[in-house]
Amino acid sequence: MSKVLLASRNRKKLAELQRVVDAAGITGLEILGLDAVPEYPEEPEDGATFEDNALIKARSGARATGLPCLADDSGISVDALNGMPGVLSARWSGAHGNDPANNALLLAQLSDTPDERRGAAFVSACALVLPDGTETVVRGEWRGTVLRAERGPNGFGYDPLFAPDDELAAGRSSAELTPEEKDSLSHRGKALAQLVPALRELAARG
Ligand SMILES: O=P(O)(O)OP(=O)(O)OP(=O)(O)OC[C@H]1O[C@@H](n2cnc3c(O)ncnc32)[C@H](O)[C@@H]1O
Ligand SMILES: [Mg+2]
Repeated sequence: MSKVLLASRNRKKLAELQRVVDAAGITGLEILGLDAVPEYPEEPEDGATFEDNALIKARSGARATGLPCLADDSGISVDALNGMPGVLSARWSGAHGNDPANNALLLAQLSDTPDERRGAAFVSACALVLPDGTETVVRGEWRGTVLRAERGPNGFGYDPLFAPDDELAAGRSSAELTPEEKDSLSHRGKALAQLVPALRELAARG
């Protein structure tokens, strides 16, 4: 059984990666989260771009564990905020990972932004770093609009505020989509789909 480390503490990302690997029919690949490997000093995510941060996390995980390491850096880039929160999405309200506070702040910042100017994109950059030093970085983007109130129980982070442009979403927020629907449309689903051949090869190595 081959192992790959997902250098993330975000359990929802781990679940999404597992679903993508399962949907691709990849067997023989065990995905480990950070909780499954000995603790190591994590580098600050101080890169300027999603790609920079994904590489910081993946290189750090590969170096610390000797495992093939995948990392995702992602966020929401709002047109009316010149692309912010962007790489600051996780700590937009100041505290890391406080989704209700992050969402409330974003709603307040867009309170007088008209419907036609509430465009946004979810962005995911995923980096795969192998023990031989090979590095692959891919990016997925997902266009939609920021709603005026949170809707839906699924997903995480800004999902309740994001209404994808895709017809399949039919006006629902990404938190109202089923997990499988989200995977078929999302920034992370698009990024990870580009890494499926490399993950399949890792699994085949046994
Ligand atoms: O860095 P790791 O450990 O992977 O986990 P994290 O939660 O800190 O993740 P990021 O640094 O990539 O920050 C991503 C933020 O962007 C938001 N985000 C990313 N992908 C999302 C998605 O699919 N749906 C909703 N919000 C998302 C979410 O609020 C996260 O806090
Ligand atoms: Mg993070």
